[in-house]
Parts: sequence; structure tokens; C-alpha cells
Amino acid sequence: MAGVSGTCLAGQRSAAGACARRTGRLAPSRALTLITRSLGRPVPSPEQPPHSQPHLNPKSPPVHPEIGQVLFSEEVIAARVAELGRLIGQDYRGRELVVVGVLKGAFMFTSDLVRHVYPFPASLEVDFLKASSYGTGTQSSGAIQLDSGFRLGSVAGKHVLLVEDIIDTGATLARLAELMEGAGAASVKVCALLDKKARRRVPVVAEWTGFECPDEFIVGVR
Ligand SMILES: O=P(O)(O)OC[C@H]1O[C@H](OP(=O)(O)OP(=O)(O)O)[C@H](O)[C@@H]1O
Ligand code: HPA
Repeated sequence: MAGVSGTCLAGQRSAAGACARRTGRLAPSRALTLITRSLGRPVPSPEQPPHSQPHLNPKSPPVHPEIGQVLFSEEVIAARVAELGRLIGQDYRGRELVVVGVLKGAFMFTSDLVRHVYPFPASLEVDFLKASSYGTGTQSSGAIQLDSGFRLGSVAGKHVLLVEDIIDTGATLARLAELMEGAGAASVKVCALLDKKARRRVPVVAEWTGFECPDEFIVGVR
């Protein structure tokens, strides 16, 4: 999920920030923006005060003019992430847990989430695995590029929690779950901040999700 802040930065995402859907014109590259699909909605004027828009924290920076609507505010996300951490802590109590954050999108959500995992598991390792299929577009290429540097041996016999920012078609997570199972993980579960169920092509079910989101291209704002 690409993100925006005061300026738009490629690949920046945030679990703590707000999640928004994007509207607007085709962008020349990801370096300056987000995606590419006009949703046909009125673009909020840059002068419109942020607190006049639904769910948006009045203290948030102004919303990017290409963002159509803020779906989840910073506060709502932070509260849900804390709740997820407690649910996960209870589930893995006394067990050896390896949290695997899926890069790049889930790096911030993963770090926010693991801070809230309580009660503590018997052991908790955090690792990251890079998986990418969208490139600079809004459609999956269908070919998931995996970072071959991940040490699969490290998950053998451990309980693996895959952490994603968003489940869309489900293809990325299906592939990663298969990989972890093949590596001898004792169990493989999924926690995703956002679940776009309407777009599912591969039957992936997350044990924990932050929010269901509509069939729009979603970005993080911070
Ligand atoms: O359910 P799916 O259709 O597979 O889509 C979900 C995946 O797509 C995004 O990653 P992306 O390929 O954009 O890579 P990135 O996180 O490195 O940008 C997102 O972070 C998920 O990993
Ligand atoms: O809606 C989305 N936003 C950002 N990244 C994504 N990857 C799959 N779907 C999405």
C-alpha cells in the first residue's frame, strides 16, 4: 500500500496513520504518488479542513487532494492494532512464535503490532520477507517475486504468524503460507490490517483482521 504524507513518498505506509481510498488522475510514477484509478468522486479541495471529513483526526495533516475518502482514522487504527496484539498474545501464550512481516507494505503494521503482543509467547522472533506482485500498478502481475534471502530453516518447528497490510486477491498470502508450511512451521496463521474480501481469487482466511475494506485501491496516510 503506497502512502502519502505532506509530500507523497514511494512505498511509505503506515499502520498508525489513516487509511484512505484514492481518487484522481493517473500518476506518472509511484515516486510521487499513489495509484491510477479515477473513482469518479469529487476530489476534496485542499482548503477543506481535515476535520470536516469523516473519520479524520483533526490533528492529522491535510489530506492529499487525490484522496477520495478517509476510511479509518489514526486513532481507530491504533486502538484496533492494540486489540489485535492482545488477541494474538492470548492465542500464542506459552508457544514459540515467529512473526513474519511481509515487506514492504507491512513493515509499519508489523512493528506496531508486535509492541502490543501480550501476554508474551514463550519466545518471540520477528523477521521479514519481501514479496511483491503489484510493482507500481494497482493490479497484481500474478507473478509473486520473493526475496530469496529469507532463512526458511528458522521457522521449522515454530508457530508462524504472517503479518500483512492488506489481503486483496489472496495470492501473496497463499504462496507464503505454502512456503512456511513447506519449511516445517508448526502452524501458520495470518494477521492483516485490511481485508478486501470482494477481490479474493485465492481462498485465504486471516485469523485476525483489523478492518474489512471496500473494493477500492487503498493507501496509507501519515
Ligand atoms: O492479496 P494480493 O492480491 O496478493 O495483494 C496483497 C499484497 O499486495 C501488496 O504488496 P505489493 O505486491 O504491492 O508489494 P509491496 O508491498 O512491496 O509494495 C500488499 O502489501 C500485499 O503483500
Ligand atoms: O488496495 C491496495 N492498496 C495498496 N496495496 C495493495 N495491494 C493489493 N491491494 C492493494
